[in-house]
Amino acid sequence: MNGETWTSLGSLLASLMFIWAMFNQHFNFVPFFARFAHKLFSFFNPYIQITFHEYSRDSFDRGTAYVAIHRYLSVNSMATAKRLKAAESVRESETLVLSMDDFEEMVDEYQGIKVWWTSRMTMAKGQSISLYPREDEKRFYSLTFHKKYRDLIIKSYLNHVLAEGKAIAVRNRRRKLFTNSKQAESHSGSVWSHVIFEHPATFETLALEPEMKKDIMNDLITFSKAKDYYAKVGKSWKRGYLLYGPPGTGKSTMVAAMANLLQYDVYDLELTSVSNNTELRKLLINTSGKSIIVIEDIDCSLNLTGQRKIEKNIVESEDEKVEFIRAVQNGRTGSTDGTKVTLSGLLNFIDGLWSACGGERIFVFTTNYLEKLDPALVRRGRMDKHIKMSFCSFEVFKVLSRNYLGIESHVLFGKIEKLLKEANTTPADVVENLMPKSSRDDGVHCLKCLISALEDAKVAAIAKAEKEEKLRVGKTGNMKENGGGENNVEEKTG
Ligand SMILES: Nc1ncnc2c1ncn2[C@@H]1O[C@H](COP(=O)(O)OP(=O)(O)OP(=O)(O)O)[C@@H](O)[C@H]1O
Ligand SMILES: [Mg+2]
Repeated sequence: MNGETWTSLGSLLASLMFIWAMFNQHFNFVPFFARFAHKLFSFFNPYIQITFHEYSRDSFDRGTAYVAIHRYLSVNSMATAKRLKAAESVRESETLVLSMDDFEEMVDEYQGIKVWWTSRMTMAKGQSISLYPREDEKRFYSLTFHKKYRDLIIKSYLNHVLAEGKAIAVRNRRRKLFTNSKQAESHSGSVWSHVIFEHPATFETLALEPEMKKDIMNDLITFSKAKDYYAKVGKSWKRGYLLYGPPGTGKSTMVAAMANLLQYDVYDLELTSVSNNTELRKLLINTSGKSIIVIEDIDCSLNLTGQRKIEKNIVESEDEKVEFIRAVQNGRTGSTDGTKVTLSGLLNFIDGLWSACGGERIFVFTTNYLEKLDPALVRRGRMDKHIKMSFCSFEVFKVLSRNYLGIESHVLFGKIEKLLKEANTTPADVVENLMPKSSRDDGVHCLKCLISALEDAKVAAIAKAEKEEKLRVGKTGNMKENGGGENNVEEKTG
């Protein structure tokens, strides 16, 4: 006899005694018999029952435990339950979501131990029967298990169910792309506004050197599983990536691929619309865990060239003096006035005390000019991993050809390999040529278009190199005539 049967039998006997007492008009004995029956069966019943209600008495929100259990049981009951409930999914990709029907039972096994879950519902007495779900329907799940497993179930199994339920929620949720806009704040009062994040880029479609791709993916996955490690070493659970390289080399695409790999939300932080450090902090504490906070083109968002010195009013060279005066005019000096976002504000944003709230965050900065950034901003520990996105190599081209044309090898590949070495071409340029311009363009036609574009790029690159060489020779000639060093020329021409 299983746990559920025991419990049902106890309730049945208590009810019978209650009816019997009513018929016998022994009203004074009614509570006594009911209590007695309950006690009797509790004594002999070796099973324990725990109930999880959808709503608690003092809350209008669905209980988080109930919701997690609901998800866990929906996934696990699909193979075994005889009666399932179907509901339409909020996600467009799936049409129906199945879950355990009311009063259905499911047997679960944990470390070789059997437990019984039942989906139940109670209704307020004296109401008419309705076909539609009513507000007074109270749903709950009950879990029944043998009392000798009490410790294991309470300390381990329930945590397992809740963690699994949360993990299912993370897998199924529609991820969001947030942005900070003043307009959204004035409308909704929220500092971030969002849309559903549906970027199709993945590491599968991202064209990178194979070793580099493997390394980045391993790094991300290791990070996402390292909660205990970060707690042990006393570090907040976050990681910084700096993606740098010429335009069109796939920096933004990589951010999307990262988010899709880890199933994180993306917060696209537009620094130029943040008025001061306080606002920056407010934005940070309003981000959730499991997210990527990205600041694109960080060099354009703030002038971070040696800004720390400017903030501290340390001016060493003439160039810095000019920059300092400009900064004063733009109100970028003095981190104490709190009127502008400053470098120290940004550093605090990345690794100050507040950044530890919520956990599991990745910061990504992208830039076309690494050398423009203040070393403090990009030092290891803050930006843990520096990733250089380069011009298109032959390996990268092969991935693009496979993705866009379905061609893995071709006689034209040899020519393309040679040309790619001779001209600096970005993956974005290659992609542009690999995309068919009309329905009549086949893969080979696209490869030929690419070859012709690469030949043009090569001619342009040679012409540019010749022009630069002429300029360089001209400068050296001038220097010799003036009898000065290179610095002199720089000062004069500058
Ligand atoms: N490595 C790559 N793999 C696949 N596609 C790429 C890659 N690099 C660029 N692309 C293609 O080129 C387009 C532009 O790339 P992306 O916006 O990621 O470049 P970026 O480095 O962020 O440029 P910018 O510095 O101008 O912001 C993308 O839409 C994508 O189709
Ligand atoms: Mg970009």
